[in-house]
Amino acid sequence: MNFKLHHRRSIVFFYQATPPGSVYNTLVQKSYLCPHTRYPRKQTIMSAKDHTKLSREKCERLWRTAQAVCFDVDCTVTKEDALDSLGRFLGVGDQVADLTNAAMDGNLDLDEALQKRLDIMNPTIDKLIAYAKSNPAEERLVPGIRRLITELQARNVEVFLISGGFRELILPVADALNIPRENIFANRFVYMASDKVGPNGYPEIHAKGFDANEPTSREGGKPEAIRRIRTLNPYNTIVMVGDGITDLEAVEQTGGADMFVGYGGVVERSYVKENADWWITSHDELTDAIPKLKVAMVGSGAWACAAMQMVSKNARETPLFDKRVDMWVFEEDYEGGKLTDKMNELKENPKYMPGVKYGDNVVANPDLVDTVKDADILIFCTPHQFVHKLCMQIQLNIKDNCIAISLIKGMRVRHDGPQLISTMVRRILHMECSVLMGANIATELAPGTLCEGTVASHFPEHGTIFKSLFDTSFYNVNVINDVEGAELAGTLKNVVAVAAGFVDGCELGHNAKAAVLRQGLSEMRTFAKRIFSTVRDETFNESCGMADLFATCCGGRNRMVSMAFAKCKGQKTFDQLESELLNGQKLQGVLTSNEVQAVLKMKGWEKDFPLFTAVNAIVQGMYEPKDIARYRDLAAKPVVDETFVNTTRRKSLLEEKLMDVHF
Ligand SMILES: NC(=O)c1ccc[n+]([C@@H]2O[C@H](COP(=O)([O-])OP(=O)(O)OC[C@H]3O[C@@H](n4cnc5c(N)ncnc54)[C@H](O)[C@@H]3O)[C@@H](O)[C@H]2O)c1
Ligand SMILES: O=P(O)(O)OC[C@H](O)CO
Repeated sequence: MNFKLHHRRSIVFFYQATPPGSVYNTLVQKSYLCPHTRYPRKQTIMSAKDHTKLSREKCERLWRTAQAVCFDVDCTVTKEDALDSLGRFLGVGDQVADLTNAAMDGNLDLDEALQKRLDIMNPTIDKLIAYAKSNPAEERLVPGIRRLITELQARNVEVFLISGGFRELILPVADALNIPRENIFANRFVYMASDKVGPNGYPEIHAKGFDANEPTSREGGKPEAIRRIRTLNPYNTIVMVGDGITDLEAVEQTGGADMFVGYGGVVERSYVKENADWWITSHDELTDAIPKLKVAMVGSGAWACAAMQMVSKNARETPLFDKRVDMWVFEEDYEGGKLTDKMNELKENPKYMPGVKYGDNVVANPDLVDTVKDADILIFCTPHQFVHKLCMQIQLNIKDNCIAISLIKGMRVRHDGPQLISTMVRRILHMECSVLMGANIATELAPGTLCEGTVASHFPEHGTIFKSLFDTSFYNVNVINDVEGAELAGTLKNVVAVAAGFVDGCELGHNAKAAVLRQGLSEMRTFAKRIFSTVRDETFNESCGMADLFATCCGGRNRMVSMAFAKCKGQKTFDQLESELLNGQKLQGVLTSNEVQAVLKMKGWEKDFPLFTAVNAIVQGMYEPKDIARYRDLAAKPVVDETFVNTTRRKSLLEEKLMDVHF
């Protein structure tokens, strides 16, 4: 036989050199096409299992824990059978629809129904393209399906399409629903050139048959596809949703789905309805049965309360989340009562963020364990020195599958180097932890203003969830995957902010400030990349990088307190200034400078980081704040100004400070 076989993506072209009939027959014999081969109805079934209809309670439990959901496409995801609609487009609608119904009701073998419909339609590629263009995927979707699939994907439930229809007609639907193309199991057309020459001068190409190697071309194809999914993924629970008898088959074979949801929103088939584990007529029933994600915040300081404005708004308005948000409060006395009570009365934190209403759906709670125990999402936002102790307290009270995000700028120094707060959460609580960093001065954040943040997540699906939680019209979130880069950028900028405060306090001018920012950014990036080789330069172009550096060096607390320190010429310590100026808020820059310096010393890198080293020498009282102007000399050759040292040297040595700082 003289023919050439070319694979072009999913399309197989046969360029014939012999009469079409004989090529066709040969292909049939070789089983490339199977127009008239009837598989005995049970031939492809690997092993039938008894499937007892599940109770509604069991169904809802399985639905809540499903790791993958497989949808039939025609009349489940889309409003009608694509071959019926194609048949109508080609003027043979009734004949095609009769065959479709016969197959869906179980009265005609699938492969036979497929081939008969193709024989009737005999579509050319041009007609298929014209059909696809005149039937945009968006208009073919059934009500509620987009919301259902979006909600499943947001919860990290993998969505598959398993269809007895054709891949070419399904691809636009998958794309419209953000379902990866590799998650489609469907039939493929086999194309063949005819004798007729088309308008372009080439032989007309027809969809003549289908690839019999696709499991969906025969009975038992849907459970077979699910078995294949299981071999590639360790899913415990897989749910099949569909309208036809071939979908119901998914639960009737070993290795198939664990539950079958029958969908009667387009066509109601009585056999399917009677035997489905769960019968629905609207996808909203499934969406409403997805558990809402419960959010809790650990922390209630300035940034915690400011960021709560976004969180509470999104929890109220996004169906993904439970409306109630819990917030843990480090209890204090406040105006003769308890701060927590006052917060629950005012829906604001009158001590740390007065005047900022964070939302009526937020409940302040002084009991840490009670706050976190039911949470699916934990937000950590306290000064960094308290996180270790807090994590130890809740170690045994975290719900399975809970995920976390840290808004904390800071780190801890261990004997082997720095430990990021996200790493600490991951290690102590055995949960994945993303970060949210950015140019975010808490007191400025409010609806109507412009503010940006960077979510960094190792897992894209977590990034999606956190974007849904924090992104608002007044807080724009960009998601990246460089967690370490983002977190270190947010942490290290606090040291540069201290330098900026010295510059401003000593009135060294804009040129000096710009020089400090430039050198600071360079040292931030170098430090981060030396500690984690995965850190990317681009991260420093995000809000968590140079934007945060700029904001904090212009208007942050670290800059403000360092400026006051420089202005008072050694009359007050940082501790005194912190309590005088910040009303209980915590200064992170001085502590972080000590921590960074401990790492530089440990690694022998002090001379490579002259700005960081100079800032720490000034913080430690070895130099005056004005000496920031000669930071290169300071780092190269330590010179001690005795007068300054005597009046401002802090009581504790660096090493002592670091030992007891992480309570
Ligand atoms: N404030 C900002 O503008 C801002 C912006 C972005 C990021 N951040 C970062 O967010 C994190 C939290 O900062 P913040 O501004 O919300 O807090 P904050 O500086 O207002 O800190 C005060 C909070 O710490 C609590 N606290 C005091 N002692 C405690 C203890 N022993 N244990 C636990 N908690 C205690 C207080 O009750 C209060 O809630 C920090 O890492 C900070 O760098 C702050
Ligand atoms: O006020 P600072 O200096 O703690 O900085 C606040 C934020 O981190 C700025 O993004």
